[in-house]
Amino acid sequence: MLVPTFPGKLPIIGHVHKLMKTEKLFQLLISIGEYSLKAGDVTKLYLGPMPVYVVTDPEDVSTVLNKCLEKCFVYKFIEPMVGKMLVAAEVPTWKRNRRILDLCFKQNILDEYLELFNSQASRFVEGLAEDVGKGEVDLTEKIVKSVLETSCRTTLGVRLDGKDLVNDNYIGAVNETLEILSARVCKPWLMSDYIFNKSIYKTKLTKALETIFGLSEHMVQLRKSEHLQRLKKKGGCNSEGRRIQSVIDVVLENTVTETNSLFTDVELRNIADNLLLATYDTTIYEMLFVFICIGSYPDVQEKIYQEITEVLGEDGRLSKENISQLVYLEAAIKESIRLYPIGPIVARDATSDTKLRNVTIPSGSSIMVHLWSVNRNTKYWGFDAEEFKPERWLNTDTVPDHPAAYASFSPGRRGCIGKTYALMYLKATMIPLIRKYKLIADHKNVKLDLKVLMKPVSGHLVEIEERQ
Ligand code: HEM
Repeated sequence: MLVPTFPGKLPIIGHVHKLMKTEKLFQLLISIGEYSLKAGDVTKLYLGPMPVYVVTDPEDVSTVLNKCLEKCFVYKFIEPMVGKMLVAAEVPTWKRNRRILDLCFKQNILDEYLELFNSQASRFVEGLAEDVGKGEVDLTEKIVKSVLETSCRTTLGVRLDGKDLVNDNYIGAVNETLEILSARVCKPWLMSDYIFNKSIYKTKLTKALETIFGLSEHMVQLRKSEHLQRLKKKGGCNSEGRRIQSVIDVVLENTVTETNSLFTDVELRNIADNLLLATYDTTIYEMLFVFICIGSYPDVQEKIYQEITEVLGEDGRLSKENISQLVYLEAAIKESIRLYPIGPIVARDATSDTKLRNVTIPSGSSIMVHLWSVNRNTKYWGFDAEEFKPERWLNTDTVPDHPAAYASFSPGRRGCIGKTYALMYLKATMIPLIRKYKLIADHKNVKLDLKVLMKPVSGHLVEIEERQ
């Protein structure tokens, strides 16, 4: 039996829950990471009476995220929206479903999305015309619309020229749901089901979820009946004509026969909503962080512009042939996401004693993997880890060897399934944007807040100027 073998006393940071009500939660989280980096090893803090172990070294991160697959209790708060199918699933269900979902994110399927990404990007950039020369503007609303529409199409399947799936009512419902779910995590008294179910939040959540489920239920039914028709006709074409192969299409193909279905309709809807939730805030705010970072460095922007012009010419679009040639653009996007990982921490429960480099974490403990600090660990990223330097990605000597050192998409087995999707979509968006406009921002002035995910406090952050 493994006995915990802590070398000396673990540094104890303090009692977090007392500070949770204040807006200082994000600063506290950062100082926890800084403290842990300085200590150079696993540290410990208290969440109320509960000890939590903090991990910032990629070697330990890799062990934790490959060995401790059970998520901690806070994930249960997203269950009303997404059930227990993937992000919030227990390990046996997650293993089965992840194998199926992995089929939906194979490169040949993602390549089919490029045409959609390009056209969504062009629409987004056209919509920015009214913001040009207006000083600092808040682009969040426009980003939300574009990301959500794209995500609904790739998840639920819509013709390329089909009508928009997303309207203001739907966007409002998603925002309301996320606000309520994050309130449950940030306001300790709402963690109790009893108190929550009696609160106004519960009534609002039920109403918002009706709208969200309305869309996913309808689309899942449509895809399922098409799939069954195809099975009957043995490969007949879609009733709707040409459209992308969506996540739900691939799931149906691999789980539904004429006589059998692995998932119930509610589970299929949960899978769809899980994908939408996982894409939503992550991609929206990472896109904003990319704009802000790139807008802070005119020289970086100029290099991206030059590269786009050289690789794609005056009006070429992103394709599976040219995507890997946009190395500088990719470096700038990855560097922005390194400095601003939208999920600055992930949490896991140790279901058995977990032996790390110098410490064994006892079974039953909670572990905080501090992705923000892993990304800024000078031992791996060098003395300039805090600086925005896309160039570091272009030289094998300045990119850490350890695969877990770049942690924004969460290393390990429950890591992000949509990493390649997100990078492709961000690249597609940057191309028409940088061709037409210059962005002006200063990422060092952005104040950050923690609402489950990390977001800027204020939205007016970027100026847009016409490129001459
Ligand atoms: C730049 C944007 C994104 C970032 C930074 C990001 C980051 C992450 C992180 C940190 C996790 C781990 C969460 C945890 O352990 O609690 C995660 C999981 C996940 N992400 Fe992403 N994500 C992004 C975009 C996307 C997109 C576009 C999709 C889908 C198209 C997606 C789908 C998922 C799913 C399904 C999971 C759960 C995987 C599992 O439990 O097996 N993500 N993501």
